[in-house]
Amino acid sequence: MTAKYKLVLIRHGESVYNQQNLFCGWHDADLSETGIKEAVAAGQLLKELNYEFDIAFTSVLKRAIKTLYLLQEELDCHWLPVIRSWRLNERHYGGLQGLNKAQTAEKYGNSKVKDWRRSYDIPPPPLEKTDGRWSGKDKQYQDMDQGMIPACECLKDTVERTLPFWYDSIVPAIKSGKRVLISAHGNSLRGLVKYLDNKTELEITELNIPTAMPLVYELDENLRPVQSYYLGSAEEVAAAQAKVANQGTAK
Ligand SMILES: O=C(O)[C@@H](CO)OP(=O)(O)O
Repeated sequence: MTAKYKLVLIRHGESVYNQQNLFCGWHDADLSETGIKEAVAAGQLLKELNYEFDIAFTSVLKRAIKTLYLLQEELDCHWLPVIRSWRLNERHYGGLQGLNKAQTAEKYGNSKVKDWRRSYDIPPPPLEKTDGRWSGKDKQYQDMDQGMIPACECLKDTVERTLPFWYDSIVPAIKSGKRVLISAHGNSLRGLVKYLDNKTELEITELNIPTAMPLVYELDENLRPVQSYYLGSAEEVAAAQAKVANQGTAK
């Protein structure tokens, strides 16, 4: 198989919720100071390696949008068309949103929290419409069919709402020869990686995507991966992945 297209995925830099180890989901957390630095460093790395893009896709959450902006800043390409969609949002963490991950593990056990965080089809507890955290009240979703707003999502639900956007918007861009950059989230990207790499439901439980490390997919003419790799040293990537995995462990 020979590679015809190159696609770059990036999870946003550290958010203030990541910093405090809180479940975030559709909560619109900002980047932390560290997250800003991570995004700038990722942009510099892409520049050093001569990456260029023709179009970018992101979610409607500011941590991904701002990460993309910082990459554009470093790459000097603010002219880039940017398409935002809720379909690239982080997985909706339902009633866990705003709770501390380590404390939740102390309360419910590490194994339950790992199921909520990394299983394919076990959803977190749902949010009620009356809850102050209900996403339907957020401005981003006012024009959206309110019946589509999730009360919570497992990874399977996330994949099911991300893939239509992949097929309808991202695939045509790649196939038309555009160099595509996607700035999204730990779990919306895990879903995409599961689809691209055809990973099993078991394999996906061990996949953790680090913040602001560009993940390159070289794709053949049918958009099947020829190879994929992070830009950055293998040790750095492994340490960052382990850090993400351990966030849901009781301290
Ligand atoms: O809280 C979240 O929304 C996600 C990403 O930060 O966390 P996790 O890695 O626990 O799935």
